[in-house]
Amino acid sequence: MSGTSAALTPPADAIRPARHPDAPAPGELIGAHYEHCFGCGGGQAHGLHLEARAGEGVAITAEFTVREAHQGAPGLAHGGVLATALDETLGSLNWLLRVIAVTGRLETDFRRPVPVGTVLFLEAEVTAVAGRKIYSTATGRIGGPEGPVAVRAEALFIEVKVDHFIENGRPEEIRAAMNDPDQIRRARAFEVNP
Ligand SMILES: CCCCCCCC/C=C\CCCCCCCC(=O)SCCNC(=O)CCNC(=O)[C@H](O)C(C)(C)COP(=O)(O)OP(=O)(O)OC[C@H]1O[C@@H](n2cnc3c(N)ncnc32)[C@H](O)[C@@H]1OP(=O)(O)O
Repeated sequence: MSGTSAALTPPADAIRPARHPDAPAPGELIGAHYEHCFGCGGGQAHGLHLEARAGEGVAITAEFTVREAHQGAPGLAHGGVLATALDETLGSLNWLLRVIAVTGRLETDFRRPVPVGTVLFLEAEVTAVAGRKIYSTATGRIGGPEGPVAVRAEALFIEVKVDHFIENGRPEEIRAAMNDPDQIRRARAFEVNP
């Protein structure tokens, strides 16, 4: 059983998403947006270490290997971790639009259990944009990129300014991020929209 709430249906005046001219080329590996991100950062021992690649249009592919630290039931991935993998893949779409956006709503269908050791093959794409609202969808398949769908999600991301993080993040981490030239470069990569 699945369905989509009204909040995830784009309004009539929504437009098709536009790939930014400076978006990473199709096939290009997209680095972490933050070293300590639980979804993509290399600095989180038990994080997902999700690796995303730019696709065609406003689409992304990603892979995530379920490890022992990600269990819910014995030998199976925790649903929240799978939702994180979907959320992170959807969040990576920011790089193609070159805007910063955060998850407002994430609806997830869990179709098949995902054992530890499984590689989850993820795909996500932006389907519509209405002002600051970005509508997107994602799937996670097992057994291969064409394998059966184990999880899928529909999401609404909301565009924010970098101030969203500066004003709301814990000061220690914000200070460290602002003193890290590499982090500033990554944050700027999103702020080139005219
Ligand atoms: C030097 C420092 C460097 C920092 C560098 C950082 C670089 C970072 C780069 C990239 C980051 C990417 C990170 C990806 C990570 C994966 C994604 C996540 O997990 S993100 C975390 C989870 N999400 C949140 O924590 C959001 C918490 N929520 C909020 O902060 C607010 O609610 C926010 C910003 C989402 C919206 O608040 P408003 O005050 O700005 O705007 P309003 O007016 O409320 O909403 C705008 C429109 O959106 C609709 N909307 C908002 N939330 C909705 C919802 N949940 N469902 C339906 N509609 C919603 C509203 O109805 C409104 O629509 P109408 O314009 O009136 O048509």
